[in-house]
Amino acid sequence: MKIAQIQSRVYNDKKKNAEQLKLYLEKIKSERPDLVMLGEMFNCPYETKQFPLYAEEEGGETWKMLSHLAKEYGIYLAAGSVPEIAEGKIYNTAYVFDRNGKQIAKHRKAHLFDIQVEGGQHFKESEILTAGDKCTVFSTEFGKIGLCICFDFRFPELARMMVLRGAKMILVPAAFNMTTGPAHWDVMFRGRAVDNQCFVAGTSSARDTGASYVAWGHTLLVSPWGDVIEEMEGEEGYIIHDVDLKEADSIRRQLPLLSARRTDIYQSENGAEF
Ligand SMILES: O=C(O)CCC(=O)C(=O)O
Repeated sequence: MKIAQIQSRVYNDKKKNAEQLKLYLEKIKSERPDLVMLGEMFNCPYETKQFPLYAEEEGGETWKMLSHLAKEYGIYLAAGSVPEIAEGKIYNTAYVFDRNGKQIAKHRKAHLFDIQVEGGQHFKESEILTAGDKCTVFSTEFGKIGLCICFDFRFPELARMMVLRGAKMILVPAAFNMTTGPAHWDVMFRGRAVDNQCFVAGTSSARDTGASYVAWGHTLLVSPWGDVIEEMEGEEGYIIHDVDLKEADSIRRQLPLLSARRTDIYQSENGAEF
């Protein structure tokens, strides 16, 4: 499976973000990607007050454009995330379209990003956003793929659940920042890949030092062995790689971690499983 990860800039103008996406798809089409992945909030500045202004319903203008592009280019399009409005609530939502433009997955960010790092990054998504409540895995001809959004990936339980549901790769549209990026981005992606023996793809927007939230960038792809296949820095651009999801099975056979789990002892004192 050839996966392309686009680390694009986020403009204030939704149309400009759409135009930019089309230019990238045109640019990479000769490399024949199977799956193209975008970053978190790829068409909306990452600021809580902007989310309601950019939000659209499922099936809205942006959704239609994404579905159309997936079909036009014959690709799976894991379209980063966008602000979604449904019944008056706003979600941080990731859609995936198949090669015919049909929506095959939808993940609403389940863990909202509320942090206050002393002397560093502050953010409170829960001021505006409602959390989703699902673990998301979808099927392709290459194998099953899990999907979550940025802060979701900090919770190993969710990644493990996707893997228990068959995921051989996990896609994470994300936007770490200049505080938590250098501290945790690489170790988190490599750690999840090693624990779950699966590919992980983290795709960020490009770094814009003029933005109110400065993204770390560092779009990366990690193998089931924990090797960083490629990692960008903050620049605009893309990476593209051929991966064989069967490699996850091979690593799981050679180093049988998932089958050696002792779920009988993974309980807290009151008996609750985690
Ligand atoms: O977990 C982090 O450090 C960053 C998370 C984030 O930026 C997000 O969830 O959007």
